[in-house]
Amino acid sequence: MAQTIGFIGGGNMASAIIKGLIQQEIYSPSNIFASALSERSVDRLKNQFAINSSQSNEFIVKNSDIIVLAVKPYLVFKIIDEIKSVLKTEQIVISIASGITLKKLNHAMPEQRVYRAMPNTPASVNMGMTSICTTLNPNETSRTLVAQIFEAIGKTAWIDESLMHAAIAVHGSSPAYAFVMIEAMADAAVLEGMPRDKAYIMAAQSLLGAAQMVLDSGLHPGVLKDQVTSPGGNTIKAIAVLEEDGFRSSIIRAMHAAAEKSREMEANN
Ligand SMILES: NC(=O)C1=CN([C@@H]2O[C@H](COP(=O)(O)OP(=O)(O)OC[C@H]3O[C@@H](n4cnc5c(N)ncnc54)[C@H](O)[C@@H]3O)[C@@H](O)[C@H]2O)C=CC1
Ligand SMILES: O=C(O)[C@@H]1CCC=N1
Repeated sequence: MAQTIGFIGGGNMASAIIKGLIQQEIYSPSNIFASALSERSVDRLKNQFAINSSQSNEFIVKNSDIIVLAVKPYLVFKIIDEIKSVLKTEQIVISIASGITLKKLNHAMPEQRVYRAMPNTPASVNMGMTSICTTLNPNETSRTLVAQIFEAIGKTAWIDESLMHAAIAVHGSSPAYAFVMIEAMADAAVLEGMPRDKAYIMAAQSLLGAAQMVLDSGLHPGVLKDQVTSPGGNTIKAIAVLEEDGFRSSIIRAMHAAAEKSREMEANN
């Protein structure tokens, strides 16, 4: 990919994407630009990735064919106002901010080809999941370019924008739920006497393996669960406690809360 890519906001999510793009050799560090608010963050980006980093958003826009808006949602339109005068018509802009609609993005940047994407931090280890939407024509050639960026660092799905709230809940935020689960599983193992360093690896590797089985086998997760739960065995004992404690409904309610927050942000931004 010969183009240059620039991130406005070089925080957690942008860094995860940058790491994935460099690892997969999609962009060389010299073709990646990123801005951050503080001099310290600018230095971190330079030292960590050897990319072109700057406190100037104008510098990023002037040097990038594709621009990724990776600041907190409340800053998105302030940033667009700031860079408007240097944005070129042919530039592609991807917003990864939650709760910022294509309608408002298109209105703020009527000349540019605008995309909305919801990635997640596992992009940093090339296991990301990104949902993408746009109001552009289905034949628009830049679609391929945008998809290629996220395909290089994981899986992608084109979705209708109305499904963005669900996408945020199911894969934007969900790495955090998994991290909490890994922490809790490791604590429980430590309680049983397992050394902590081993407990984290065991918990993480078993979740990773289970997720991989769902993807590779195409089997219903319930079937895979049944294969682990022998009659009268220890797994079914654990499942019974999880059900008693509302494990499933807790996850469903948590994800609904994430989606509701996304709707609220959409209404207020
Ligand atoms: N963290 C995550 O897992 C995900 C985040 N997102 C979205 O990505 C966006 C960024 O989130 P995070 O990376 O988590 O936030 P963050 O707080 O880690 O990063 C924000 C970055 O913006 C920079 N910044 C602040 N004001 C700026 C300005 N005026 N000009 C240039 N840069 C400025 C900060 O220096 C920082 O580097 C949000 O809109 C969020 O909704 C989307 C999917 C997942
Ligand atoms: O919680 C957040 O603000 C972002 C959006 C999706 C994941 N993290």
